[in-house]
Amino acid sequence: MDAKNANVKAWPLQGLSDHVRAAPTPAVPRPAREEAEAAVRTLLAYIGDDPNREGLLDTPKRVIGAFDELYQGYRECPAEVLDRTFGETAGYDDFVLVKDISFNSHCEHHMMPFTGRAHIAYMPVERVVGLSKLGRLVDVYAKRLQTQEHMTSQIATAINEILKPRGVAVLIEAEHTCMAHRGVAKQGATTVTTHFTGVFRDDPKELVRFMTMLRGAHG
Ligand SMILES: Nc1nc2c(ncn2[C@@H]2O[C@H](COP(=O)(O)OP(=O)(O)OP(=O)(O)O)[C@@H](O)[C@H]2O)c(=O)[nH]1
Ligand SMILES: [Zn+2]
Repeated sequence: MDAKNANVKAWPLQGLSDHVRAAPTPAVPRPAREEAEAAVRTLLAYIGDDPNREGLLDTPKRVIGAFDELYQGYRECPAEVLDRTFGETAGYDDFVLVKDISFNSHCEHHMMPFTGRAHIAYMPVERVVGLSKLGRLVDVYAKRLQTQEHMTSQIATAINEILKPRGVAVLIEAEHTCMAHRGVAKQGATTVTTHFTGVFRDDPKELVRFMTMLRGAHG
């Protein structure tokens, strides 16, 4: 694609959902890093270990450093991720499918990891987005506390509102460690969630084509 034909800012801010338009506004003031590290020391004592033993002295600092990475999505804006589109598609008039986008997220109930793959298709109208941006969009939402259902619909809504395609299909399959490593302890159970808009919701033929490309002979 021709970089000269790239369009910066495909999206007017009006009419976008709050979660698409901007990074979330913190509902409570963000504690200082030292406070967060002190909270980790409290948890270490709670589980029955000694926060002052040598092996754990730097652990609070490491845990908060890891949190900064794992929850980076609270400081990122979905609209900005999708703000560059390309118009030179040489008459391409079918859907674009990116399969097997791996992600790691954390469930909002237990703060335990759930990991899996997102599959995203959209039917472009004139302009397409860089393929890597779909992976970046998945990460913006994955790197927050989530439910799989919420993340699925947020990804589809962001693509729908910004690119205004003829349809979006998002299918996510994931394993939840809170269900595999504790509680009911069912390892290998996979949860599948979907969100369809436009032609994927209204035209059964397009839905079948999407599922066939995902699972069928071309998969
Ligand atoms: N719908 C949905 N549920 C989730 C997700 N991640 C975790 N959960 C579930 O959230 C539920 C929380 O249930 P609670 O009864 O409040 O918590 P709990 O006592 O820890 O539940 P158990 O996991 O059954 O021990 C559990 O059933 C989890 O499996 C998700 O992404 N979507
Ligand atoms: Zn959970």
